[in-house]
Amino acid sequence: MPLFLALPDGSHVPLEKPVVSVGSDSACDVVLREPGVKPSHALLFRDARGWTVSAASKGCELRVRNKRVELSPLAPGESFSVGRCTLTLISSEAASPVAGSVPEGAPGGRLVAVLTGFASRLMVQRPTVELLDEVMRGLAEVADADVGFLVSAEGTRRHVLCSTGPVPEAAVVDSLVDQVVASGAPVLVSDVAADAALAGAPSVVALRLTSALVLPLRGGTAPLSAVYLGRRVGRPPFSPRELEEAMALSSLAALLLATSRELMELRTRVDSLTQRIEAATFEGIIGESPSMRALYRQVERLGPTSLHVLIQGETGTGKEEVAKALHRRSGRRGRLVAINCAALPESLIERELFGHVKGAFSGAGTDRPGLVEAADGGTLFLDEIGDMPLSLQSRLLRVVQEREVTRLGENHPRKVDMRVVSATHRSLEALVAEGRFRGDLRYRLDEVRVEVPPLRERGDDVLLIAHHVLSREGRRARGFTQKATEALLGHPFPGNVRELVSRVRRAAILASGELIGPEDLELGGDTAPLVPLEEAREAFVQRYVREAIARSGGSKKDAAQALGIGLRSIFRYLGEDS
Ligand SMILES: Nc1ncnc2c1ncn2[C@@H]1O[C@H](COP(=O)(O)OP(=O)(O)OP(=O)(O)O)[C@@H](O)[C@H]1O
Repeated sequence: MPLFLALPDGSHVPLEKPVVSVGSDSACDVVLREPGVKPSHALLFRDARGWTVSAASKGCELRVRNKRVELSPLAPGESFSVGRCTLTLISSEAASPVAGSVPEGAPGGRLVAVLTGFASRLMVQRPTVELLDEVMRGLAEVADADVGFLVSAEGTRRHVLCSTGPVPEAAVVDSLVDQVVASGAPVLVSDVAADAALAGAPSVVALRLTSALVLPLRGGTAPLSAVYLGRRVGRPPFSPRELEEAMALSSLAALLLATSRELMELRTRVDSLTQRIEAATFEGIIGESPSMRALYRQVERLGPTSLHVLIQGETGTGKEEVAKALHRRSGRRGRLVAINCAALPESLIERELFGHVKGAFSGAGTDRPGLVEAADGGTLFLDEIGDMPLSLQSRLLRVVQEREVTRLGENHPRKVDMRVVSATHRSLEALVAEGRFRGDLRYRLDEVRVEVPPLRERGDDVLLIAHHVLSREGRRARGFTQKATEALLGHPFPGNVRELVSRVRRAAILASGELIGPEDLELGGDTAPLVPLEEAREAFVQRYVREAIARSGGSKKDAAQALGIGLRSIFRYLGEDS
């Protein structure tokens, strides 16, 4: 909301600049030619906490709430007096500014040039110490100072962080610096000779200054450090205008420093995550949860054996990645050859898998080996094995059992040495029970089983995978907000890793900021509505009973026994009549 300063003559001055000077001198922003008002009497300045009024020097009488003060915060509606004039801070949007009361706020060409160069230098990622040096030099440049240094004001010890030249110790342990650190307000000493108290300040003496400008450089709301700028004999004193420009620059610098610090922290977090991801990667699979570590151990153990492996897991959990890992760990010289049984029509699967000779069917112009032969010496990966057409299963059984394949249109078998790894998100036992899968083939393919856990059971692995995808795909975005992290950890991911990868990929490409939020991931607002507990419990029980039946090879009786309930209860839970 725009704020104004209401003057004794009833006019309103808009507070558009970070520092507004009040005094009888015509160089001031608010000129009050009244008895008791000194040439430079008070300064109004804005920082992260709002507006503050400060006496320009010790002899300037300033009153707030009828008490004499040197410095006081001002809320909208509050007044202060300089000499006999009372001025009020007002937030009325109806206040009509008096044109020309405040000199045009547009900074001069020099300030614009310095600001632009300064901002672009600061935006380059560098250690904070180097950025502080840039800030101090930029301020000295904009104020055209002979001397400039930055004093750390954190804790009680003061020390120079950077400077334009040598700084005597006396200038650091200084009353002006203390005053700025304690008040958070800038101090302008336009003419040392005119103020005996200031003329004796250790810094002024040690640096042989005629004019000094000390500004707070804030990080967040606490004063972080003080910027000391000075001019020597022969130079004009600092003006309120230069104070104003330096304050504008220091506010910008504080903002850039805070951003730079956040980025450095983010980079440190990303570096440590990158190291964690490296340590948590097994054959390209990312995860350090106990269930994934157990899976890696199993792959390591089974890899070199000749056992046929069935990989079971929900869709998108990474079954194909596990198949690749098993092949890499097998030490087999041949290739990994994959076929997705759900993606092809029956006739094509047959030709692809077993191959054919010339003339075996219309369009078979040449002899062609199938994928089984291509996998000789390697691994045949049968993805979505549950969708293998029943009519082809006996042919596949012969391949697995006899280790030989006969091309379509041929009648002499060829020997093959391959290991079969199959994957499914369905229960082969249930398919066998339903008569849609051969029991003997299932036993052959399922010599050992590897279960890939759903993503929602892998804890922080979600974050490791998300960061990995972001570092691979991210353009501007480098991390996730706290809310996005929580949303990722709370989302059930029915599509598992595939869903996570695609959400992060999309967000990484489309996000405009440094950090990805829950809305970029399309998480948060679109989760399923909560249902009453009783309803959720019933849905869970029904799902669990169905799973138990599937795992008992389709036998409701066995499932009832395993669950410790009667057969009637099974029917009741399923909502069927017994
Ligand atoms: N642990 C992991 N770390 C990193 N990326 C992974 C991980 N697991 C899976 N992915 C990636 O997720 C995607 C899906 O994985 P994959 O295709 O192996 O799943 P699937 O279980 O075989 O899926 P489907 O059931 O649909 O066949 C792929 O892009 C894969 O690279």
